[in-house]
Formats: sequence, structure tokens, C-alpha cells
Amino acid sequence: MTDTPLLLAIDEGTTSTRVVAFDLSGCIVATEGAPITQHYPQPGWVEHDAAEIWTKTEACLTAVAQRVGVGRIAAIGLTNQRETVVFWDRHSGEPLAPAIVWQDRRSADLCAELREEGLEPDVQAKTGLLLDPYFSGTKIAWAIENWPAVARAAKAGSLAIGTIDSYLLFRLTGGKVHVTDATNAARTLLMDLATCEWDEGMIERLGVPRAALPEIVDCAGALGEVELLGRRVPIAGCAGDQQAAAIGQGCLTPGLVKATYGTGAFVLAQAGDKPPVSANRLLSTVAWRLDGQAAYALEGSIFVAGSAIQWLRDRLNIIEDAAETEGLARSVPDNGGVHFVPAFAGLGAPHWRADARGLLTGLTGGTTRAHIVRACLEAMSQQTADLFDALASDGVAPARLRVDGGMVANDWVCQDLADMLAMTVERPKVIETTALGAAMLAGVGVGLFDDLAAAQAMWQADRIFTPALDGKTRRERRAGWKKAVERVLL
Ligand SMILES: Nc1ncnc2c1ncn2[C@@H]1O[C@H](COP(=O)(O)OP(=O)(O)O)[C@@H](O)[C@H]1O
Ligand SMILES: O=P(O)(O)OC[C@H](O)CO
Repeated sequence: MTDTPLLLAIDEGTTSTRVVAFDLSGCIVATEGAPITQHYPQPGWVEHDAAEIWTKTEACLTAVAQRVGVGRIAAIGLTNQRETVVFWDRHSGEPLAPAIVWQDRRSADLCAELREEGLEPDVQAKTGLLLDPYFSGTKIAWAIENWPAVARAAKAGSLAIGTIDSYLLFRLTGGKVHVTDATNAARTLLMDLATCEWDEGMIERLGVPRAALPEIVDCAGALGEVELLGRRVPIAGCAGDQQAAAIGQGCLTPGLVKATYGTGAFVLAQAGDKPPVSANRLLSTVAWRLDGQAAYALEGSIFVAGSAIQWLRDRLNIIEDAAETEGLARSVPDNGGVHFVPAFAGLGAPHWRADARGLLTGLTGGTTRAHIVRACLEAMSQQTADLFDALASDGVAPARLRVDGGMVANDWVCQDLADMLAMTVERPKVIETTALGAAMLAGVGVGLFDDLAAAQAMWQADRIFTPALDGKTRRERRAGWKKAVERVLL
């Protein structure tokens, strides 16, 4: 083994935590992962145990460090499921309550109340977000109101609140830092998008204890140090997973677009150095902040992507593993008239209907599991096409799309995306682009790369999918999907 430097990424996703070691050409040298338990205490509620997330992250980190040799690790980058919020004791680091996951809808009533008060236009102008339970702010308000342990700690001044990045940075540094990076802070409903500072008005309106919030910092630089196998290793990069994926995909200049298909699916279009404004209910968000200077993006959020495949596997039991979906989709010439709108957690962009629920339409006596599986995969490209229509209305018309995330291992999905978007789709060699982006940020943070553009030396292309579907079939399929969505929105 040579002693060339490595960059480690901690990628704490919704369903698993992973640690990936990259060399400076972007090849994966070692990886370790562990699943995260999903808790569904009530319909519409989703919780994680932050202590489990920390324990598993620490174990994966140690295992990879042992394997590659801790001395080779130049820096660590962290990336995470966003919006999910943790409440912990700032002395012990122990969670005081379950973490409320981004998919959780428990604050839907509060969001509706705030909308009725006419707050949404102001909220959108200030934070770039909408009044949907997806974002952390109303989850925090709910926790203070409903969990006595959290309210007590807030009164006693011992409460720390943060998204997963903030919690993991706290634990990794032995409680030395309570920070969050600007991309994660941008998802809380509490940050002023233009200044990247906490917005006192939103904090007050939602009754968030100001002292419990972390400091907002850059995405690269000296974020802290972790004691790993007897050595101190710098943590030099941090970003929410979708922003990290956009960096890992080289979406560095306005108009470049990526889509990541994990548990959910998220389309980000780089928008330059001013917060963009969407007339189509897309989100305006921070793409990264370096040296105090923010770059921005437009985002479309799809709440259910890979989790629909997991549902086919674990609840309907019509597949044994996710990879099986590819063969099944190919085994039928079309969807047989079946459409599947996987609105399990409401519909995200551009509809933003927290109350929407899933729908399977067009079933006949001839429908087979292959049709249902195919309709489930088709929902990915259809939901993406809805977002591209919204982007086009906002003046963003990309020539190609870069895709990543667990689902794009599926060639059929990638080809269907190219067909439905009528656009070239590029898949990189490393589909763990989220982790790659975090490693790139860490490389910039310790000066191994001058900037994010130089860090793109770590990106390598794998395969290009070109559109092959005729316009008539595409239009018919779009019309069939839109009809199904209309029924969901009734
Ligand atoms: N070959 C495949 N075809 C379709 N879906 C897949 C395939 N492989 C994995 N998936 C789905 O991808 C998801 C995992 O992607 P990943 O990026 O690891 O998610 P996350 O980061 O949200 O935890 C799972 O929901 C799984 O069902
Ligand atoms: O776990 P993922 O990769 O689907 O990402 C979750 C998102 O960050 C939620 O906003």
C-alpha cells in the first residue's frame, strides 16, 4: 500500500450511514456502512435514534480508518440527510428525544395555521422555502410544545438543537463545537437566505430557543478535529447531502443540474451568487458557502423515490431486492395502463401538498407485478419531468442532466429518465456522488485543492444515456401520469 493521501467522507443518509475513503483521483479505496433503524410511531411520523446514528457512524469511521491506515487520512468531509432535527443535552451529548426525520408530517397543522395567517410569501422571500412540515423549523416548534424533556432543557439552558451535521460534528469533536454549515442551516426555515444568518423574526414566530441553535459556518475549512485511533484528524468539509451531490457532480456554474435518487429524489440547479426566486414553487437554497461567500441553487424535492422500491419489497413483498426491479420493468412492453403516484409522505415540489397520499390507478385483471414495478420506476422519471417543467418556467433549460444515488445503478431508470426528459443523462463512475462532494469539500478545506473546480479531478464519467423515445409516446405517457396526479390532488 502506498502512502498517498486519502479523503474520507461520512455520508449519513436517511436509511444508512456510510464512510467512504477516496484517493485524490476519486476512486473508492474503502467503504463501510450500517443501516439506520426507521421508527414510524404513528401514520405520517418518522423518527430516528440520534444515539444509534452516532454509534454507527463512529464504528464505520473507525473501521475504515483501521483498514486504510489513519496516517493516510488527510481530512474528513461530512454530509447528511437534511432537515432531520436532533435535540440533545449540550453537556452529555445524549439525545433528549427522538430525531424528527425530514419525511415526518407531524407539524402539518402548524404549517397550515401559518399559511392561513398569510405568512408564506414572507417566509419564501426570507428563507427561500415554503410552509411545509418537511423543513426543521416547525418540527422544532412541535418538539418544544410536546416533549417536556426538550422544553425543560430549553429553560435550563442545557438544550442543543441541530440538524444531523450539527449533532455529528458535536459528537466527533467531543462536544467542542456546536456549528452547522450554511447549506444545512438553509433548510431549517430559520435562516435568512441572503445573509446566511439566523433570522430573529422566524425564530421568534416559531418559539425556537435562540441559545440552543448552532453557529452557522462555511462548508470548508477548519470545522473541528476528531480523535481517531490515537491521531487528530481534521474535519474540513460539510454540506447537506443534496448540495454535496451537486458539488460532486460538478454543478458549479449557473444552469448545470443534477438529480440524486436515494430515499427521496432531489434536483438541484446551480443559480449563481444571488438567491434565485421561483415562480413555480421550487425552493431557493444555498449551494455552498466558502470564505463567507454563498452560492445558490434552485431545488425540486421529491419525497419518495427509493423508498417506493423498499415499499414494494418490504410491505407488498412483490420483489426480493431492489435490483430485481430492472428485469421486471424490462419484461413488459409498457406499464399496461398502470400509474403509480408514490405520495406516501405528501407531494413535494411543485405541488407541496402535505395531505396528499399515494395512488395506484389503471389496474385490470391483466395487471401483473411487473406492471406495478414498472409504474413505480416510471414515477421517478415522471416526477423529475414535472420538476423540469417547473424549472423551464423559471427560465432554467439545461442541455443535460447528471444523475446519482442508489437508484441509478438501475440502467432502465437512467434510460427512462433520458426518454421522458428528452435529454442526455450522464451517470458518473462513482454514484456515491454525495460522499464524493463531501470529500471534495474536505480537500478544499485542507488546501489539497485550490477550489471546487480543481476538486473536479475526482469526477469520472461512466455512461451516457441518450433519449430514444418518440415524441408521441412521451406525450401520451406524460398525459397519463398527469391525470393520475390530478386525482391525488383532488
Ligand atoms: N438497482 C436498483 N433499482 C432501483 N432502486 C434501487 C436499486 N438499488 C438501490 N435502490 C434504491 O436506492 C435507495 C438507496 O439509495 P441511497 O442513495 O443509498 O439512499 P439514501 O442515501 O437515501 O439512504 C434504496 O431506497 C433502494 O431501494
Ligand atoms: O437520504 P437521502 O439521500 O434521500 O436525502 C435526504 C434529503 O437530504 C432530505 O432533504
